[in-house]
Amino acid sequence: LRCAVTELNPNYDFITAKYPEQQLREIPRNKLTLTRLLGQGAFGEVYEGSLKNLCANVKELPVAVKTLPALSMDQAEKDFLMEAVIISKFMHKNVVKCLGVCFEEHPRYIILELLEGGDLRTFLRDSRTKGDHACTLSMEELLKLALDIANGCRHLEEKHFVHRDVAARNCLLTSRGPERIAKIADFGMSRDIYSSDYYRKGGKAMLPIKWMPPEAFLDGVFTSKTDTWSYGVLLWEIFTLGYMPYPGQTNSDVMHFVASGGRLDPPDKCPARLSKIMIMCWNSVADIRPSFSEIIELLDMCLQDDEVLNANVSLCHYPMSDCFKDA
Ligand SMILES: C[C@@H](Oc1cc(-c2cccc(S(C)(=O)=O)c2)cnc1N)c1cc(F)ccc1N1NC=CN1
Repeated sequence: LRCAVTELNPNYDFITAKYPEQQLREIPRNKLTLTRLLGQGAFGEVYEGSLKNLCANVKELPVAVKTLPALSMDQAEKDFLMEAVIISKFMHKNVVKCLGVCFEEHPRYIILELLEGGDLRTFLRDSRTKGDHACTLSMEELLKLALDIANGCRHLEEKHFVHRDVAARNCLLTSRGPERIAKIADFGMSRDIYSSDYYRKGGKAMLPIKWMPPEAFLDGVFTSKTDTWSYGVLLWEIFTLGYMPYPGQTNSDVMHFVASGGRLDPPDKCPARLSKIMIMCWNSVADIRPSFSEIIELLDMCLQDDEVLNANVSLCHYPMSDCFKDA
């Protein structure tokens, strides 16, 4: 079953492709210092840390370290390693970099570049000003975030890699200031398809239903057009400043709603040119959804359009209480 599952998956040849991308680099553990806990990942804790003289001209490098608990099962070890292999295959400014691994002893570590702006969804929610529904970010800044992620997704699409979980929670920012760059930074869902117990992990409860197109949650079909659909939901997240999609609806409600043609409402006062992109991403026919190259062209047009740049995206088409409800 395992070989069948992996061979059936479109990402399979991506991983086995024999092109001379950077291989995994074993980092000596004594070069690494963990400083503080950042949060809980899918496997184990994630720490902020620093790496001593990784290379000549960099003395101390701030890093994020994903850890795998020492008592993990073999399959978890393989899955954990797989994520490092996947991330290491990409070299793009909008995809998080893997600096190396510590795999020779327990606990296993994956060492990632530290993106000090934290995750995109938290940033969007923090950028709301209390009460007056205004927002500290300009339309131009929001569009630039959207373009960063679209560029990262185009890189994955060019490599025929399906991410399967494009969402604001899986994107990180280099900083919270105006120079910020957004990157795709979590490959947990695409990693799990290599696990022989993918069906266990794929239980409906685990699937990001609100970011998935009908053919994915109904038939398990995943292509780059799956990522296009999810990207449309990410656009909606950006321009609602981090609302939970389909507020107040459960995953099961959403599956029925979307399968029968229902769609997210574009954000209030969202310029037509922008909401059109979202609607195109949510076409029920996967082939008609735009590629990431097309999405980038459409977003570039938005950046040239004063009607879009001068719009102020109203925050409040749902009672504020809903926007934090992770139903
Ligand atoms: C694995 C982890 O990676 C990172 C997190 C943070 C990071 C995450 C949160 C806050 C800060 S910060 C602003 O305190 O430096 C930095 C910074 N850089 C990373 N490379 C991550 C990647 C994602 F795509 C989404 C969430 C997380 N996590 N995992 C556990 C917590 N976040």
